[in-house]
This record gives sequence, C-alpha cells and structure tokens, in this order.
Amino acid sequence: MSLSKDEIERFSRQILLPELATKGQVNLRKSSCLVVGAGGLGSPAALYLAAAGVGRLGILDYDVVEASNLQRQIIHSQQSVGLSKAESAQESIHRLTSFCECIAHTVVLDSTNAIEIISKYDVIVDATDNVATRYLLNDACVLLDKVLVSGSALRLEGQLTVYHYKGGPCYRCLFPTPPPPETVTNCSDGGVLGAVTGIIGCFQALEAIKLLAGMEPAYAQKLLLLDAFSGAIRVVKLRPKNANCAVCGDNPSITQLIDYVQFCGASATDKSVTQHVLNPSERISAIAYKEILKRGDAHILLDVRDKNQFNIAQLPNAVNIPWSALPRQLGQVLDLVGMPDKSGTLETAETAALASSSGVGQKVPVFVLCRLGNDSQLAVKLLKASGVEQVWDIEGGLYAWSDGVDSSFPKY
Ligand SMILES: Nc1ncnc2c1ncn2[C@@H]1O[C@H](COP(=O)(O)OP(=O)(O)OP(=O)(O)O)[C@@H](O)[C@H]1O
Ligand SMILES: [Zn+2]
Repeated sequence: MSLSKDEIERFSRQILLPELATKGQVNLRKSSCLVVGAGGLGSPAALYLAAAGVGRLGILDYDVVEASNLQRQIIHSQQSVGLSKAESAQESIHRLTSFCECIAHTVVLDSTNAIEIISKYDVIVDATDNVATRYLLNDACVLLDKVLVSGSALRLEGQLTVYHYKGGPCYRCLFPTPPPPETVTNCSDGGVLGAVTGIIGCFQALEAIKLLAGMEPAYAQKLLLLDAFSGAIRVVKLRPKNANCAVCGDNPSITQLIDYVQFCGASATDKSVTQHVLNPSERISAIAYKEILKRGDAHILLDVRDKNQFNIAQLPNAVNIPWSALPRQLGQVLDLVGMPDKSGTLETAETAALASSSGVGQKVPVFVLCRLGNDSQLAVKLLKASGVEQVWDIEGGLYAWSDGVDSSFPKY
C-alpha cells in the first residue's frame, strides 16, 4: 500500500524520518488506538496521535469539562465547559484533521463494557486517574493481548511505562494488590502542573505512535520517572513478568474481568471519597452554620485545610490549624475554647484524651471546616477524644458553603 498525494504532503515531515518512512505512515493509517481518559494526559496524547495520522482514534471519558480542567486538559476549551469530555475532544480532533476517524465513547469504562470496547483497538493508552480503572485496563489488555501505554502525573512528578509488550510485565506483575484507598492522592487533592501532564501525555503518544507504526517502544519493562522540579528524568528497569501473576502468569486465577471497585475499595468515578466518620448529630449543614453567623453566636471556626489551601480563600475569622498539625496543636484549640490545657505538646488523640478532662471549662463551641468535609470529620473525632464536647463538623465543607450559601466563594 502506498500513500496518497494529500497524505504525503500532510505527513511529509515525519515520513522524511527513515525510522518511520512511508511504511510507518501506512501502518499508522491502518492502525487504531483507544485513549482512555480525556483529561490531563489524554488531551495531549489524543491530539498528537490524531495529528500523526493514526487512522482510527477512540476517546473514552464519562465526565464533563469543568473550568478547573482547562489549566491542563488542552484538548478542551472554555466553550466546552459543561459538555462531554469525549465529545469535546472529538470536536477538537475533527477541527485538527480529516485523516483520523475519531470515535467518542461517553461511558464509564467498567467490567461490563471494557472487553467489547478495547477489542476494537490495536493499542490502548491509559490516561486515567484512578486505581480501579488501572487494574481494569490492565486485565482487559492482558486478556485481549493488547499493549497498554500507561502514564500518571501528580504535583510535579510523572511516570510512564509500556505494559504487556512481547512477554514483558503487566501492571499486576508489579503491583499484585491495590494500595489502601486512603493512601491514594489525586490531582484534585494534591494539585498538578499542566506542563507535567503534557510531558507524560506526549510520551504516551510517542510510545503508542512507535508501536502503531511498527517500531519498538522505548519503555517496555522500563519506567520513566519525571521530576519536574529539578527537570530530571530517570529510567528504572522493571522486574520481568511474574510467573505467579494472577492475570498474565503461568496459572492465572483471573480469566475474566472482576469487580474492580470492590477489589480496590475505591470507585472509578468518585472525585471525593466522603467518609462517614460521624453520626448526623455531630454535623451541621453549611446553611445552619450561616444562621449561627447571622445570630452572632460566639464560637470558633476551625479550618483544617493545609496552609496553602487556606491562603487560596477562607471564611472570615476562621482559625487555620491543618489537620496534619492538629494533634500537635491541640493545646491551641483548648486555649481558644477556654479549656485549660494540662497536656503541653500533645502527640496523639490518646495522650490528649488523658490530658484533658471532658468538656470542663469549654466556653465556646467549635465548628470545623475543610474543603470537602472529610478531614473536618476526623478533626471533630480527635477533638472529641480530647475532651472538647461542643464540636461540630460543617457537612460538605467549603464546597457545600459555595453551593448552598455563597456562590461567590470559589470552588477549587
Ligand atoms: N473508568 C473510567 N471511565 C471513563 N473515564 C474515566 C474512567 N476513569 C477515569 N476517567 C477519566 O480520566 C480522566 C483523568 O484525567 P484527569 O485526572 O486529568 O481529570 P479530572 O478527573 O477531571 O481531574 P480533577 O481531579 O482535577 O477533577 C478524567 O477525565 C476521568 O473522567
Ligand atoms: Zn502480570
């Protein structure tokens, strides 16, 4: 097969590369690729794959574009806020090129649809942000014998590897069991710089383009580690395939997709894992707190977000003691509410409980606040264990405040 005049003109700068050449370009045209996730990684990955002349490109995302996505999800624009990410990405690709058939999959990828969707594509790009989908994609790719180009980025760090390539390891070979859900941080908690997802997403496109064109990938059985702060890139050799791997090993126990939400203890779609630590009597709504403010009742508003988040935006008169520092700074809270602190520096809830006599001397109630209402519940628990009796969580945190009380308060 050869290239048309239009194709030669359009892709000339890469056909000139002897490593790619006419044959590679024809291979790209005949190839297909699925990008799962049209977010920070998927945006650049999909754009470069389409621009390079991949014949059929699937873009899968269940979510809609939000304003806070645009700092890094560059396939979308301000006009697409509120629209489906997969369809917004498809539109961008239509504007970019008519040499690529782009298909939008506006679904949550799960065990019920993964095999059917993935089987239609040659190479799969994992541009998602959660552990459940990582295991799902890994297992589906092993079962269907597809190569998986996997990337991740958080804060100022990024990682990239190519799984299940010519007998190389899969994700499960390296990580047989998922991490505890509470130890996983995502971009909406930890932050991320757009250029970092851009670099890793471009690397994902590069590896996929090489695979689809018939070249060798650089990162099979190797892990790229980007430290964007120092600018350093390290490459680590990965362990070979694990013969005991549950999905790609010699005697696999996983021969069809499982329930990944149950396996990982975390959902693929929850943005904020809301922990139900407290019972309803220990919480008040944002609207009820607004009433307390209106009446002018004496109280302490304790904001337990970290300093950086507190500096972004805060409610008037809030006292900021980050959740992570609260055990050490309990004395300060006891002081504020008028309880004598007999403890000095407190290290744990247990020592705090011993040091303080229950509720004695508390003059003002405490209301505890954070961004989404998770850490604030833990803080209420800790304060209760320390003898502070009149303490309530503001349910749903500042998100609820912005939604229910003051829409001018920024949600970030
Ligand atoms: N199982 C899944 N099915 C479909 N889309 C998924 C699945 N898991 C993750 N995604 C998508 O992958 C993308 C990951 O990108 P990214 O983390 O940059 O975006 P985000 O979740 O919108 O970011 P933020 O955390 O700032 O809200 C998201 O658009 C998300 O909807
Ligand atoms: Zn494996």
